[in-house]
Amino acid sequence: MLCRPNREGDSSDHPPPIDRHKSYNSDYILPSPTASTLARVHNNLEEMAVIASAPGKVLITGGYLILERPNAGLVLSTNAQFHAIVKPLYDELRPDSWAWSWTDLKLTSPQMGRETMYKMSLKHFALQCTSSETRNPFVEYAVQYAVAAAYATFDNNKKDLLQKLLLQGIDITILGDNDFYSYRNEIEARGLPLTPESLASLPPFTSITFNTEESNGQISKPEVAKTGLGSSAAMTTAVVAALLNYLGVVDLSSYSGAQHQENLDVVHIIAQTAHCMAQGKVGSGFDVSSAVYGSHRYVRFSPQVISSAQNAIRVMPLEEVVADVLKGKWDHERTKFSLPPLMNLLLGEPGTGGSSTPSMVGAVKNWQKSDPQKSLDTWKGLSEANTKLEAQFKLLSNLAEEYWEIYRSVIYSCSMYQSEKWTEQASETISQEIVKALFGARDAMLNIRSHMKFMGMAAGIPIEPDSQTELLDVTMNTCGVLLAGVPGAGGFDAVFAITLGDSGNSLAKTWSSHNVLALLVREDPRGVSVENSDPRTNQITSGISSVKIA
Ligand SMILES: Nc1ncnc2c1ncn2[C@@H]1O[C@H](COP(=O)(O)OP(=O)(O)OP(=O)(O)O)[C@@H](O)[C@H]1O
Ligand SMILES: C[C@@](O)(CCOP(=O)(O)O)CC(=O)O
Repeated sequence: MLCRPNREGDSSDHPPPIDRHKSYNSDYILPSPTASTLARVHNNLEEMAVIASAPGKVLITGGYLILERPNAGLVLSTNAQFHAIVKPLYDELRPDSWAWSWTDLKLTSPQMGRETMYKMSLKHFALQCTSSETRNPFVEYAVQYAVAAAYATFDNNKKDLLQKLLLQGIDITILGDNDFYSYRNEIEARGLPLTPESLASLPPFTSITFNTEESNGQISKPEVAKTGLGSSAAMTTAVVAALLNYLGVVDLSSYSGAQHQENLDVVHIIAQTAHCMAQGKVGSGFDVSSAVYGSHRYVRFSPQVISSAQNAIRVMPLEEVVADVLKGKWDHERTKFSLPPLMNLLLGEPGTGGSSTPSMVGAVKNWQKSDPQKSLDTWKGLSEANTKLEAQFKLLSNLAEEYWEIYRSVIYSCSMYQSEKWTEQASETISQEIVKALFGARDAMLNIRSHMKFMGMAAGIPIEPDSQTELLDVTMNTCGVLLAGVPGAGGFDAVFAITLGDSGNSLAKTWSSHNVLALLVREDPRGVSVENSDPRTNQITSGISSVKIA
């Protein structure tokens, strides 16, 4: 429950009213500044802003299976990012604010045309909406857990500074890159062709299209027309990272070393916990993990580490729960994984408005209960195919490293042909080995697709519905396409393709002729980071330069 009524024992039992027109003069004398951001109370609001960005993801193998340890999934992070800008709401503290136990929180989402005001208790971190009925549970939990993490980790001296910083109010702005959303309707309304160039002509952070269609089947459409890149995880991670950095719990500005890894781990734990709380379920967590760490091979954490927090929250103060979660046994695995050289990730949006993952997972779980033997066989087959695809990628990466010139030449030759002509491109042993590995990867993907499709039919949900099967078959028969599939849980989200060399442009044309929009998004292995400037001021030309496909 987020908007809890005031509890007994909270000294200011009613949150003080916000007076946005009042100028707050302060006679506070601050302790001498420390390296921490906490010491920056009273500075210019813009100078105090912390901006963090976290990437969206594409799960290329491991959908559903990844929910159970020790099954692994390959997740690629992308250059589509959520950005969170955190700064104080007021430039000075009010003289009487030391007695307050509530502060103000303003949450702005310009793309959704939403602005929400909250009061936040500084005792138990409960949030009360004071201005609007539209809620954002992901951000609400992110704020509560990040602030609780600061209280849980700071000594008393730092807690005093923290309190002062929080009493300046928190102003959070959230922005999601266009790639997270479907702009097909806008493109059609503007009479533009369904091409990446048209997408690139949209201004950054264009307003989001809401799904209006009523669902008549079991699978409901999400609130916004999205592409399936994991908006909630990227958004939660960006907010947690920006806030933890703003409050001085972590310093994400140096990008290497053990300390940076430790900081990322703290961001991960808080973002993952907040995300699960907001979703009301414990998913596999690959989306939060890739939003924090970037592309990797992921094995999930044991769900108990979160479920014990979910239980404890009823009886323990949030600060203590968060302290325990931070000390918990996080046993997820993340190992290095990236696409072999000269291979690219492309996404094609078929225009069906996305799918709701939780209801798909529920249907698969019901099927597992109702037909344990068949579902076990399917999972075994899927797991083998996933492992085989991973092995072929690894083999191709090794071949690239060992025989770079031959590898480069084979990949570029194959990139110009449909797969049926690839064997002709290999004349000697090493090239033949490379082409064999390409076919190995294709076969593994075909196997994955057939098991996923079967699972969907058996569970009564559209994991690889016929319309996507048709699209994926066309895609896999296009020049230079290594493989294609439905990412993650499947459904009607954008499909992915892995292309060779510069063949992405020809795939974008093929997709366009099938009424499928090639998105601008690409793989970018980087995870969460802090930025130097507001993304609205530095993205004017980025859409244009990213039109180049391959
Ligand atoms: N720019 C934005 N500002 C604020 N909230 C946003 C913004 N974009 C999306 N949201 C909110 O983020 C949430 C996304 O959650 P949802 O469950 O739909 O996505 P998801 O599970 O992460 O999906 P997917 O993996 O398919 O992208 C929704 O509540 C949506 O309203
Ligand atoms: C079905 C599942 O394995 C993957 C969901 O992936 P996506 O949100 O559709 O990208 C669920 C999960 O891993 O939490």
